[in-house]
Amino acid sequence: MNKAAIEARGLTKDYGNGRGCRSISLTVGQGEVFGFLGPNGAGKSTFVKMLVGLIRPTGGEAALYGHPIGSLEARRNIGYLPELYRYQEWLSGEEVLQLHAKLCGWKPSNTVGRIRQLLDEVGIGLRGKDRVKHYSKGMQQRLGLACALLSDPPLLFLDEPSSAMDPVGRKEVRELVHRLKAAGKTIFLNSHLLEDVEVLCDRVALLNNGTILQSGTVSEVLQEKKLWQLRIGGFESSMLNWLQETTGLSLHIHCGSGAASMDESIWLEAEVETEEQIGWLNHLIIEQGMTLYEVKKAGGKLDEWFVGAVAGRSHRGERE
Ligand SMILES: Nc1ncnc2c1ncn2[C@@H]1O[C@H](COP(=O)(O)OP(=O)(O)OP(=O)(O)O)[C@@H](O)[C@H]1O
Repeated sequence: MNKAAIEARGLTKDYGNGRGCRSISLTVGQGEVFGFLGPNGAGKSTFVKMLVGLIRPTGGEAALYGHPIGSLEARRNIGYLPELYRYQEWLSGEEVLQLHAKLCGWKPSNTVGRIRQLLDEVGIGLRGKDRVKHYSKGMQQRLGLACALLSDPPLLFLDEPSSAMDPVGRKEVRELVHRLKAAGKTIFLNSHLLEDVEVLCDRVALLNNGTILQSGTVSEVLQEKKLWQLRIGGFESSMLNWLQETTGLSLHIHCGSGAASMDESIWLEAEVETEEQIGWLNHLIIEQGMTLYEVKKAGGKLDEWFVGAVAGRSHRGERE
């Protein structure tokens, strides 16, 4: 049987001020993309730093592919993009990667092709000979991604991998994670970009005050409910009951920003279990002579879950 990529049992880090991580247990299977979420100061980076062997736990234990964290065998399997990255600014991007390759024990002659390919992959192929001090923050983060990917490890820890990037860069990182996932990599992703997490992650855990509040697949934490919004013209209020009775769905007129626009269309919000139900609803609306202008999945559900789950709990940053 395959060993879990990550297995943590009661992993704890007490910085001596009551902060850190408290008794975290979780398992991440090989090939999974796992989203690790939580407000600022929740303990996400602390947990990752223990797993990659940068800081020593004060309690509990963990293993990567069955090897104790911190051991050479465990570290051989990982690539790590830290949240606060900083590379030798007097070196070029290529030289930083050559240095990392040397630390991996590779011969320089074997690295040239791999380094070029990686720089292209992370979108700085044309700037590989420029010094890091001339890189923007986003470019340095791209270089950090290349360092994490260099040895082609099966397990990647990416701590806020696109935090310094513009929207195009964020999209590229999302696509990169998709490609890595398709290639069978295991990815442990710390991110505040919940839309990305929703699309990329198989499972998520929500950390607050150093402990896990909730975990599960994205659909489990969202209770398998999916919210859709439909912009409809020629809608009569009597239609609402009829549509609800015919489809058995919970529907309501959405009074958000797009409620009644100039063309007198309305936004209808529908909570559905399957995409077939939305197809059926669209069909009925058109059949009844209404005009369907737009159909979209409502965003921000993971945001709502995050805010709802954390709300009311003491925030680590505010706690004594
Ligand atoms: N070396 C340290 N010594 C003392 N306290 C620390 C140390 N490093 C982190 N902490 C505290 O531990 C808690 C968790 O910090 P951590 O950086 O792991 O949070 P995080 O969830 O990654 O936050 P963010 O989303 O802001 O990056 C915070 O309250 C932080 O102040």
